[in-house]
Amino acid sequence: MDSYSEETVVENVDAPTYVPSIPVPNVQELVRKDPVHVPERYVRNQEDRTQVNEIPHLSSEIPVVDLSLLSTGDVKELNKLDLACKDWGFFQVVNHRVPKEVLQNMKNATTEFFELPLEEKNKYAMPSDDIQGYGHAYVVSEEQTLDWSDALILVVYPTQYRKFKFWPSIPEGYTEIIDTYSKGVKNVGKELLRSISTIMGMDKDAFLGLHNELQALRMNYYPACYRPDHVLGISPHSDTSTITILMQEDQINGLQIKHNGGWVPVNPVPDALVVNVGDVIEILSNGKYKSIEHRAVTNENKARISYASFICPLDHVEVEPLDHLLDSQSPNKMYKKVRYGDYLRSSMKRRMEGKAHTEMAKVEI
Ligand SMILES: O=C(O)CCC(=O)C(=O)O
Ligand SMILES: [Fe+2]
Repeated sequence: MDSYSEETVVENVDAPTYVPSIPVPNVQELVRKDPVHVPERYVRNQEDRTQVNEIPHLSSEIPVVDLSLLSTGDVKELNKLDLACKDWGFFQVVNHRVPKEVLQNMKNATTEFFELPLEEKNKYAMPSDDIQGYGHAYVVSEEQTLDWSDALILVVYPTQYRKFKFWPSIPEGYTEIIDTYSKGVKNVGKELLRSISTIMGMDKDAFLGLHNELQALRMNYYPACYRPDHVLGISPHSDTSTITILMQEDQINGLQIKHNGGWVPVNPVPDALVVNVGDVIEILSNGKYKSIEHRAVTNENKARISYASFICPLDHVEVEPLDHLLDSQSPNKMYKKVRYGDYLRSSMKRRMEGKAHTEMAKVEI
């Protein structure tokens, strides 16, 4: 990988462009007009149906790590993080120091935004040549089964990449609220990457400066669904990020992760943040840490909103397994060197389909 510094200077100040997505109907509007009908385009085939292969009793085993202990280098907590990244690829973080009020402001303002009339939200509509704004991503064919959700997607860091035309000014103060929340998440990401650097046998600052740089926020709105068993809020996928930090609602379940071949719900822990290992860490660690498939299911009576912050390298960064992590158990690199920007764009050209997009980085055997 490239060299690191605390604040990487972004030479190209033009925000990068991303692969566009085919426009599809607004799901919230669809439900508003006809709450008791699920159009054919959203209906999953039998094996992808929600309740197949769910293992809810494992939920309580998903690790919960204490960031304040990690920050002090607590060995027991670092070991817990190591196991969480190896065995689960997911964990919840408590004592993360993002004030409760910051989390709550973000939830309140975003709920208000999604409740605005469609014309108002469409002032921030995702254009045909970008994935930022209000709309849908990862729709690449008219035939694909669609997700039961709408999203607002923004690049928040580096600040030069911000496109404020997509940042809603209603409700009042929303722009500042997103900024404050994202700053808090950025700090959590920094602390976590220090700990992940440590458990990967590197200097604790090895990740910083690089992975601090690009942070994108995706706010997912999953309307209530008359037949939650027939649809998925978000299709199974792994994240292309280094790590993802997700805030979910305290009362409403939706996120499920793949574990032991089944789907385990991530029950909300109040005020905790859910973190998952992304593809970049899977590649760097030569598969020791796993970027786990996950999905979101919907609810019959309640809408749910989730807030995913993707912390990623900048486009020019080259990612490949770290030599010092090759050992007698896995002496060969399972992934080849990829330029992150190419990896990300290639994933965006396909629909979300489990881990299919990671093939691009796999060494052919
Ligand atoms: O809504 C959730 O809990 C999951 C969202 C997610 O996986 C994503 O936005 O990548
Ligand atoms: Fe995800």
